[in-house]
Amino acid sequence: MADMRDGSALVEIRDLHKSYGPNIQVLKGLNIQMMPGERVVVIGPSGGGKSTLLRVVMGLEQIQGGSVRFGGKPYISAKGDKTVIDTELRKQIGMVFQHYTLFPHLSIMENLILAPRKVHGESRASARERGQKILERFGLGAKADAYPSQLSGGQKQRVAIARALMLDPKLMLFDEVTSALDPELVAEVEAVILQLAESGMPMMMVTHDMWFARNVASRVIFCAGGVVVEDGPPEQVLGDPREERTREFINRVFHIKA
Ligand SMILES: Nc1ncnc2c1ncn2[C@@H]1O[C@H](COP(=O)(O)OP(=O)(O)OP(=O)(O)O)[C@@H](O)[C@H]1O
Repeated sequence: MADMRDGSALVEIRDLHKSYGPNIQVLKGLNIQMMPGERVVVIGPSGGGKSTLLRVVMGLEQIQGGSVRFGGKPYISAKGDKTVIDTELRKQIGMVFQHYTLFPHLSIMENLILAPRKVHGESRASARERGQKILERFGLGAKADAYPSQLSGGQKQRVAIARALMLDPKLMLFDEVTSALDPELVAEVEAVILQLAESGMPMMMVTHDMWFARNVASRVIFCAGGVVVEDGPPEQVLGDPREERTREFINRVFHIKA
């Protein structure tokens, strides 16, 4: 594993505490350092805070303690009962959710170019050109003028990924992006993510698909009870699928209390 003391982490989460209201303590002093180029898959029991962790990194949540640094700079921190977020750094992170969040009244191309035009003031022509390239890369070149309702779930999720890439993120977050899809549509979305992984895009993702986790991850983090329980390469944390350890692992995930 890379040396964590040289300060070159892409994401550095320190002693992160996150609660919903006074009674639901989800993250209880979580620490993660993610190095540039890493592809981190976060796994763990249901309700253990995996989605919450991604939402915090995306700057969508208030936190009650700790901090997140991004690209070596202070990004999110708890100051008293306030959460301070550097919104410029947040623009460098893209996130795709379980349920596609495309605007139904806009064409695929309009969905893609909206944020670059609003956030970066990019010209329509330049954004359209980049949008078309990304759509083609994801096998959706002919869909630019279609509307989301005309696309399959797998196509919509590929567009959601394309849209996030339009802002040229330095980190991508994927939160169970295939779990709402019919099984036959999962592979096309996973293929797009694998393609991105191969291009060197750093990513942090939550997935319940262990085959995919094994294929995409350079590192697997097992979270339970609001902290990191295990952290290492996929073969270490997930075990060999042919070995007894895998059954042990599955038992552990489903029986550890979140
Ligand atoms: N907005 C919210 N308000 C109150 N409680 C919430 C909220 N979001 C999540 N929680 C609770 O926080 C806990 C962690 O939820 P989270 O979705 O982060 O877990 P998870 O590990 O991603 O679970 P799963 O694998 O089932 O998706 C759960 O008990 C959940 O009910």
